[in-house]
Amino acid sequence: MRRKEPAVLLLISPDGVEEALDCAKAAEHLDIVDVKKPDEGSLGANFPWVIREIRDAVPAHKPVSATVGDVPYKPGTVAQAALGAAVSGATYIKVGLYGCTTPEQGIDVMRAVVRAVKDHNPDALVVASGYADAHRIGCVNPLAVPDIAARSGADAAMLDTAIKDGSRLFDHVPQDACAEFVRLAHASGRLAALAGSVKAADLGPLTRIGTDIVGVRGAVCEGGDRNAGRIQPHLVAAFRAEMDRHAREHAATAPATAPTAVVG
Ligand SMILES: O=C[C@H](O)COP(=O)(O)O
Repeated sequence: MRRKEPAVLLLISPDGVEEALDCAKAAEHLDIVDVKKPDEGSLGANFPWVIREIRDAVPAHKPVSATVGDVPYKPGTVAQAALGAAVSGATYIKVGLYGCTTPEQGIDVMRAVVRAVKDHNPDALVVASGYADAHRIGCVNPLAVPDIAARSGADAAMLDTAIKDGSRLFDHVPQDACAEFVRLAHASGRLAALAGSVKAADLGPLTRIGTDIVGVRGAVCEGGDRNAGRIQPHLVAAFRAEMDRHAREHAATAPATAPTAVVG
């Protein structure tokens, strides 16, 4: 494991090999390439061969993440899918607990995923993802996700938005609630990852509350359009520069107690 400075990691989500190549051009500005298939949902799963191609396309020292989908409450099905992502070369495995309506269901799913993934690769990081706009889709409360991650043995708790209609993370989970999410994740030794139409303007608060990983797509796509726009290397660089600026400002004013983010 090697320490990354600054502590906030930037996760970028290309929708396929072509965009992953654009991420590779901006590799020095990002930390994790996150393979997903946005037309299958917010955390839509891509094909195993796409994960493999993207793994081959980005520099070997950059971790590749893969989303397993906006999953149903079917622990066996999801565990097998998660193993597929791990076998295909992803070392961050993200699961969207879309069909889980209670924390117990989320724990069932994530325990199965953790076992399937870690049996294959003990160093892989498993990410339990809830949805900031859970109230719109009827899934588990966002603030329950850190506990689901802790009790299942997952490595990180994440929030994204389920419905990509322009509403943003903080529209659904206000900053103080996101701060509580981060606090809960850290209290059990998990990483805290936040996403959901995050814009550069959100980076100040995200840095201040101690977010370990910021996930974006729309903000680094042409025209800010996560569907019609393509990921632009210069927008990735500009976003990273803004992250670094906030990290420096925060480091200059805050006591040095923030948890250390690590990347495998
Ligand atoms: O995991 C990160 C997501 O892909 C975020 O996408 P978005 O910034 O377009 O909401």
